[in-house]
Amino acid sequence: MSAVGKSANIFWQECPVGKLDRQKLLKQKGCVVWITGLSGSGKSTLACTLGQELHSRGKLAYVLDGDNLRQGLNKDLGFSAEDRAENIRRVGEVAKLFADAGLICIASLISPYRKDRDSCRSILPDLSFIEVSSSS
Ligand SMILES: Nc1ncnc2c1ncn2[C@@H]1O[C@H](COP(=O)(O)OS(=O)(=O)O)[C@@H](OP(=O)(O)O)[C@H]1O
Ligand SMILES: Nc1ncnc2c1ncn2[C@@H]1O[C@H](COP(=O)(O)OP(=O)(O)O)[C@@H](O)[C@H]1O
Repeated sequence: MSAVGKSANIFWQECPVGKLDRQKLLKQKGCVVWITGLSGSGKSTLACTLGQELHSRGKLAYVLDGDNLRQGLNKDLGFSAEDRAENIRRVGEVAKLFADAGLICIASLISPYRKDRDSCRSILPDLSFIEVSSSS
């Protein structure tokens, strides 16, 4: 944990344009659809199909795929339980920002441990974290 995260001088900054304004503009509510499942179970395929379907209905959606994020934001992480937890925590935080921005964020990660998925659920508003289990 960095020293900045522990600073007593960090305060949440509100902007005049808020979540409700963005919802009105986009005519949709932001949320997170979290797809979990083993490697090869069809997560990415499902995420892309859902993204395509939402797009065709005029809804703004964005896919966060574990494979893609591990090439950038999470390229310092491996596959130990600790690294997977950190991977999922970071994606959860990004997904939270996307949902706050008003997007339907589709996260596709193995996310094998319930406690890590529950941590992501806990940082989002009620009913805005939808968990989908992919199994082949
Ligand atoms: N143990 C191990 N070793 C090497 N590579 C692995 C391992 N586990 C996963 N993968 C590959 O990484 C892809 C992304 O994994 P995730 O970020 O979704 O995993 S996790 O949520 O952090 O558990 C994952 O993508 P998918 O196959 O699409 O699930 C795999 O290609
Ligand atoms: N519903 C399905 N029926 C049959 N094959 C599928 C289905 N969904 C995905 N696949 C195939 O299974 C393989 C793994 O799918 P993928 O979406 O990459 O899984 P994951 O992201 O969980 O690793 C791919 O070859 C894909 O084409």
